[in-house]
Amino acid sequence: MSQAYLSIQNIHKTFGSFTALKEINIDIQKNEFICLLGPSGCGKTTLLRIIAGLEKPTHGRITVGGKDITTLPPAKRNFGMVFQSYALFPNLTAYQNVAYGLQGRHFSKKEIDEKVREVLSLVDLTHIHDRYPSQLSGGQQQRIALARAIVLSPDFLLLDEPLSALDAKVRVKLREQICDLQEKLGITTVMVTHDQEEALTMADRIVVMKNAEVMQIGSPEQVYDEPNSPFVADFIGSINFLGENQTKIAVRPEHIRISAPGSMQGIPAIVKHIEFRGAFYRLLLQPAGHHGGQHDWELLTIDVSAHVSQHLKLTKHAEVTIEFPEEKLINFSEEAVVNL
Ligand SMILES: Nc1ncnc2c1ncn2[C@@H]1O[C@H](COP(=O)(O)OP(=O)(O)OP(=O)(O)O)[C@@H](O)[C@H]1O
Repeated sequence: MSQAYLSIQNIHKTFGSFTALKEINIDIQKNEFICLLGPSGCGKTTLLRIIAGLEKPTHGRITVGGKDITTLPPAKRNFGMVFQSYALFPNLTAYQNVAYGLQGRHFSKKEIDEKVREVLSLVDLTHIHDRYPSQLSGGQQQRIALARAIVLSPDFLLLDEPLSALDAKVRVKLREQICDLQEKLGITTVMVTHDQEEALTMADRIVVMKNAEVMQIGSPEQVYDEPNSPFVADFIGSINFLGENQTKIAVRPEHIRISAPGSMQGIPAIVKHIEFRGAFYRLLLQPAGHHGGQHDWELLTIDVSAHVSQHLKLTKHAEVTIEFPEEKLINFSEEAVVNL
């Protein structure tokens, strides 16, 4: 890999006796879209604020393009930022909100006008440029916030849960728009989210955090298919842990094979619960009678397509046979299990 563009080196942060970040190291490439993902309180926002210069690390270094910015105030770091709560000026129009940051920066009126029109067109909002924030939907306000963040052509973009205040449909649409924009501008981006679906669909690489530490860094496929710990497996997507009193082997619900009772050399099970999920059915299965071996489990979650469900006539109490494909089993090291 080439030298990192945005480099987070041994960043440590304590608030009194509380440790919010423990020796964080992340190398981010130019034009990369990184998501910081983890449960509430794991330190994501603190890390983003340290990158922005809004919070000082207890120790550690941040460099951008090889230049140490650790002690630079926010105004001297060339970044754009978008928050969950739009943070637009209510008394300024959409156009004026975007133009605000350009004023007093030695741009001519004409240059300001050109830049504002350009970014408003990038976020597809030229037609509502003269509206005030209260006259805009949540999604539109967030697109204005995005336009405002990119109008100064920043070196990098920081997004703090930018989609969490929006309703589901708007969120999905804006996800795509943010990704398109990020790709078009080729801007290095760090986004904080606690939403695994958001991270999986948007990020080039995901940084999974837990209790002030980085647990795993990898592409969405890597963290989903090859989680390095039971925590990551469980936090991203659904997972079944197999084995009594231990969690060393796991399998995703969509990877378990299901067929009619007695139809193959598998494990007999009974459908305890069936849930329609639109594109698929989610089943909860219980083993039928005792079966020994390493694949002990009490209840198993399996996802099956509507087609398979209809074919097997799956209903509550139905008998089925299941198999765990060897190549789809996830094995964790002893060390990873201890760290759960
Ligand atoms: N200024 C502060 N003083 C004391 N503790 C703080 C301060 N800022 C953050 N913390 C603590 O540090 C921990 C990490 O907070 P942070 O906001 O980074 O978490 P997060 O992962 O972004 O969580 P969330 O998703 O809930 O926003 C939390 O336990 C929080 O209470």
